[in-house]
Amino acid sequence: MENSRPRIILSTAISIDGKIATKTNDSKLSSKEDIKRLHKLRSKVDAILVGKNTVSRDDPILTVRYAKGKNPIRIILDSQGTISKKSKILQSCDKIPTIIAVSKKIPQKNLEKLQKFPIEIIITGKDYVNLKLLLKKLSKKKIKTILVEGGGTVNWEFVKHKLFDEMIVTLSPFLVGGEDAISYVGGSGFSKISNSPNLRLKSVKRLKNHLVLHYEKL
Ligand SMILES: NC(=O)C1=CN([C@@H]2O[C@H](COP(=O)(O)OP(=O)(O)OC[C@H]3O[C@@H](n4cnc5c(N)ncnc54)[C@H](OP(=O)(O)O)[C@@H]3O)[C@@H](O)[C@H]2O)C=CC1
Ligand SMILES: Nc1nc(O)c(N)c(N[C@@H]2O[C@H](COP(=O)(O)O)[C@@H](O)[C@H]2O)n1
Repeated sequence: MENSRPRIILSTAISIDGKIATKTNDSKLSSKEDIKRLHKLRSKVDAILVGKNTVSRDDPILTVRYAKGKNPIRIILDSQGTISKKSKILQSCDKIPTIIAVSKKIPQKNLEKLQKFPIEIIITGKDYVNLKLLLKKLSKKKIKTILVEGGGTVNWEFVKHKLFDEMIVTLSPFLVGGEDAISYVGGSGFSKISNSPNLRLKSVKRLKNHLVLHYEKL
């Protein structure tokens, strides 16, 4: 398995209390310096992957703008193909290579909507994108490194299946609170600490009041 999937780096900014967005979806946790660091990292990977809620809530473009270098391929996990035609991702897909990963349960009208755009559509999984199969297919396309930029549900799927190699977390000096705020790792969670992937702290970088923690999975 190790060689049949790309190298995966999980990357997120979190508040001190482990949230990645407030209950009303404000997710601006990184500083300017941290965003520059992120864009430098983006320029070094083959692809960036996010979930469909991140696209609908943040309307990201996922490009390299605050560093020099190439734009990675964008990969969106969207089982039902619900991504908006007006999203920045679809509006810019003629310029930036884009893959939408959907499941076999995608409604025909959504598939037809996506087929009108110059994107690649990858179909895996019965009613939910099958991550392991998707990664295998991406590997065959010579995608060697993927930066996973959330959100919490997507992070959980990679953590649950231990499908990652590195994790970069920016600890931002904010307290968000609230049960409805999105946590760094969502899903159903582990029952025991011993189920957690084992991590080794490789480095800590201070960017004024922000700490960039870099872990590798053992
Ligand atoms: N601070 C930060 O660094 C960041 C913050 N965020 C914030 O996170 C929030 C969004 O997080 P969240 O709501 O958890 O949603 P996600 O962005 O993680 O998207 C989750 C959705 O992706 C789809 N999906 C399809 N296949 C898979 C799969 N195999 N594994 C996981 N997901 C899959 C599912 O919808 P379906 O079944 O319909 O396909 C699922 O509900 C936003 O508020 C955003 O602002 C996001 C990124 C970074
Ligand atoms: N590293 C990081 N810090 C934050 O504070 C963030 N909110 C995010 N969010 C991720 O970056 C995407 C936005 O990218 P663009 O500016 O549109 O290129 C957003 O959708 C999240 O994936 N990341």
